[in-house]
Amino acid sequence: MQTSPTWQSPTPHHDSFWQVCRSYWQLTKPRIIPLLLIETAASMLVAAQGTVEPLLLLVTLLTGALAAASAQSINCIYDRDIDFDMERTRHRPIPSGRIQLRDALIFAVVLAATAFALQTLVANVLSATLEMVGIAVYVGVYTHWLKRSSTQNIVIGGAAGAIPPLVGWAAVTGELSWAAWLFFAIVFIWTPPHFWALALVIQDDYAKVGVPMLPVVVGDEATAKQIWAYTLLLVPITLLMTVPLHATGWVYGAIALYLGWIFLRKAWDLLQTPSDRDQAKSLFKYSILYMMALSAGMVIDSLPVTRAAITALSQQVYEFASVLMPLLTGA
Ligand code: HEM
Ligand SMILES: CC(C)=CCC/C(C)=C/CC/C(C)=C/COP(=O)(O)OP(=O)(O)O
Repeated sequence: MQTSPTWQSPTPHHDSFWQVCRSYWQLTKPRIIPLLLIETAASMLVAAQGTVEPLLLLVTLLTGALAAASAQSINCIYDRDIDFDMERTRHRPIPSGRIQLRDALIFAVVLAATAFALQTLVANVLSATLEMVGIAVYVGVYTHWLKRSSTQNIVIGGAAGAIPPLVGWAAVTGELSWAAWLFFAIVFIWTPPHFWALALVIQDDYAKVGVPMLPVVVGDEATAKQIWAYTLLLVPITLLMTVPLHATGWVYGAIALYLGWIFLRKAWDLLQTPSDRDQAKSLFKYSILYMMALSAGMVIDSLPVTRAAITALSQQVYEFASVLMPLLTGA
C-alpha cells in the first residue's frame, strides 16, 4: 500500500470511554449504512411476498450493518493517507490519531466474523457468504484495485453496494432469483449518478490527492453526460421488476415511474448546466431519497394489505366494466 509523504502515524490520544466509542462509531461511516439496510429489508419483503419472520429480518439487518461497518473500517485503514490530505476526511478517527491501525483492524475482523457466524446460524451460509463477498469487493476491488487507478472505480467497485439486495433475498429463500439480480442491477446502475453528482461538487479534494474520480479526469460536461446515460438506463430497468418479472405489482410500477421521471428531469437539468454545483448537489441528495423511496415502494407493493386492496379494486373494475360494456355496445 502506498502512503503519501504527508501522512505519519499521529500521537495516540487519551480519550474517555465515550469518546473512544464515538471514534469507533465514526470509523464505520455510519451515515451510509441505513440505506444499505433499507435495500436489504426491501429485498427480503419482496422475496417473502410481504411477511418475513421478525427474527430473520432483525438478525439479517444487524449482520448487514456489522459487515458494512467492517468494510468501511478497513477502507478507513487503507485510505488513511489520502483521508489525512483531504479537508473533508481529515478528522476521521485514523488520520486524526484517535484510533490506532492495529485496533481498527482487530475491530473490523471481529465485526466481520460476528456477522458471518450469526448470519450462518440464524439464516443460511449463502447470505452470510454474500456479506463477506460485499466486504471483499469494497476493500479488494474498489479501495485497493480501482479507487486510485481508474475513472471506472465506482462503476465496477460499486457492485459492493449492490450486494445487500442479494443478501436479503438469499436470507429469505436460500437462493438467488432473477428478481434478486435485477435489484442488484438497479443499485449497480444507480451508483454512478449517485456518486458522480457528489464528485462534481467535491472533485477538488479528490484532484488534490490524485484520485481519478471521473470529473477530475474528464471534466464537468463529460461527467454530466455519463450521469444522464446511466439515469436513462436506470429508469426502464427499475420497471422490469413488474414486467416481465412480476416480482412486484403495479403499485411499485407507478411509484418507480414517478420517481424515475423526477430523477431524469434532474439529470437533464444538470446536463444543460454541468458546472452548476447546486444542480449537482440537488441531484446527489435526490439520488438518496430516490433509493429510499424506491425500496419503500417495493415494500408497500408487497404488503398483503396492498395486494388484497388491488385484488378487490380490480374485481370492482371488472364487475363495473361487465355491466357497462353491454350498455355501451347495445348488446
Ligand atoms: C462505490 C460506490 C459509492 C461511493 C464511492 C459513494 C460515495 C459517497 C460519498 C463520498 C458520500 C459522502 C459521505 C461523506 O461526506 O462522508 C456518500 C454519501 C452517501 N452515500 Fe454513497 N457512495 C457509493 C455507494 C453508495 C451506496 C451503494 C449507498 C447505499 C445504497 C450509498 C449511500 C449513501 C448515503 C445514504 C449517503 C449520505 C450520507 C449522509 O447523510 O451524509 N452510497 N457516498
Ligand atoms: C454487503 C456489504 C458488506 C456491502 C458493503 C458495501 C459498502 C460498504 C458500500 C459503501 C460504498 C461507499 C459509501 C463508498 C464510499 O466511498 P469512499 O470510501 O471512497 O469515500 P470517501 O471519499 O468518503 O472515503
